[in-house]
Amino acid sequence: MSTPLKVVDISTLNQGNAKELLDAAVTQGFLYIDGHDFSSVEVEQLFNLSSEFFKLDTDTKEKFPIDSNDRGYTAYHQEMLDPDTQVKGDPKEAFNFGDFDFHTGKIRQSPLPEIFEENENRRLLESTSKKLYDLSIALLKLLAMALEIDPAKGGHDWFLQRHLPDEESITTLRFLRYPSVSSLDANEPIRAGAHTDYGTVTLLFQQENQEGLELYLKNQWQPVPYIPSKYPGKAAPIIVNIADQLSYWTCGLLKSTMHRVKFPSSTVSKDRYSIVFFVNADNNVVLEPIPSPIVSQRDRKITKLITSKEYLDKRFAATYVKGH
Ligand SMILES: O=C(O)CCC(=O)C(=O)O
Ligand SMILES: [Fe+2]
Repeated sequence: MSTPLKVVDISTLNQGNAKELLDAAVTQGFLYIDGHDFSSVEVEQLFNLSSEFFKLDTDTKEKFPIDSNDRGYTAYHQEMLDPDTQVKGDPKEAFNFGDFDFHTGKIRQSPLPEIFEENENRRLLESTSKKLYDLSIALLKLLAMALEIDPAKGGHDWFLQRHLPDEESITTLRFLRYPSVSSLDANEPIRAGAHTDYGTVTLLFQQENQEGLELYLKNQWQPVPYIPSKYPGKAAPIIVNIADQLSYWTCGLLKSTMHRVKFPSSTVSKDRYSIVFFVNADNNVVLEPIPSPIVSQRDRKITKLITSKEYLDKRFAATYVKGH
């Protein structure tokens, strides 16, 4: 299957894949990561857990409404990712986990729906969260290498210092379900409106035969196909995208690319599930220019310094239809 995106193998971390990652981040803002640490069995278990949760009745799910830290359940039509053109919220539902201690992956958010409290499920959620955090830090380290961040200011650990394992942040693990078009209104082909993500980077699992993610590249919408890993037993390459904070931090060098979800015609009669990890800088981190010679050459400068949380609050206020 042809794909507009590069696959970067991160089974070892070196200058070579650091450059490849930066190149993809600058040109497309999206890429696939292979050579990660997730087995296909593990990711299948996660999707099974997600579908078991969404089968629960609405009253049970609505006992955990999304809060001001972006944690909890979002009902159909509650989030509107493209408020400029949408008249109704996205036809999807979601559950967000947050308030992690990434030393272990422990989820401090409480209460959680009972299904997520069951030992085996909690273990799976926490090991997944820890691995996704570690993966995001590895990616940010590669970017720091390629951006040649000043060693006196933090060097390869510059991003780690702003995404500490137990600092307050809005980093979120999200289960998403987009119901099939036949079970909803066929006049709603767009399942998630066009938007850019708000944080640093986003990591996404999508399943075979449940594609639907599209990117706006070269003035047209391009589907992101499912591709298998080249490593036996491993989950498909994880889709990674650059989000707004990282674009802001690099004075626009890294692209926070517009994307949306629209079912291809072959899959409209099936529900689609995706699992997303939104990485955000710690709440009080100021979005100042990265101390990189590559960034300081940019014409575009940052004119207003804001914190990570201030930026996120602004975006949430614009996109949640009710509550939050
Ligand atoms: O479900 C997907 O494939 C993408 C979801 C997404 O872009 C988002 O929630 O920000
Ligand atoms: Fe997104």
